[in-house]
Amino acid sequence: MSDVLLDHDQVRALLDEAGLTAWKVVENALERTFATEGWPTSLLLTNAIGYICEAAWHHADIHVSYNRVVVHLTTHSAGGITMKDVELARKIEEITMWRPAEGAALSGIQRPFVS
Ligand SMILES: C[C@H](O)[C@H](O)[C@H]1CNC2=NC(N)=NC(=O)C2=N1
Repeated sequence: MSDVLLDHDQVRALLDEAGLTAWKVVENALERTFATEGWPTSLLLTNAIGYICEAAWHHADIHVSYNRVVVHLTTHSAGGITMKDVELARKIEEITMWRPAEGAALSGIQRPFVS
């Protein structure tokens, strides 16, 4: 069931419902471009996403540049976008965009870092 191909409208509706406004549908994949402060941050982000992918056992295609990281999610075995990609996009967004809440003991990074 989880390898059922989703059409463009279904994917867009799922992304909007999940608040994944930074994610686009391009050809047969979900695409998210992260802006980073520089090469070390690009590599840190890439490894964080890589960890989530391995834990999910569903792997992104990642293009790493000095000031951005572009993530593509597609289900290779199905030849397109499935719920696996939508669920993984949600988890990647949740973890990479997490920052401590206002008033938390943790200050959070006080630099642009990743967006
Ligand atoms: C060999 C293959 O990578 C594995 O069977 C799993 C793991 N990761 C995967 N990742 C993605 N994006 N699509 C797959 O079909 C897939 N299959």
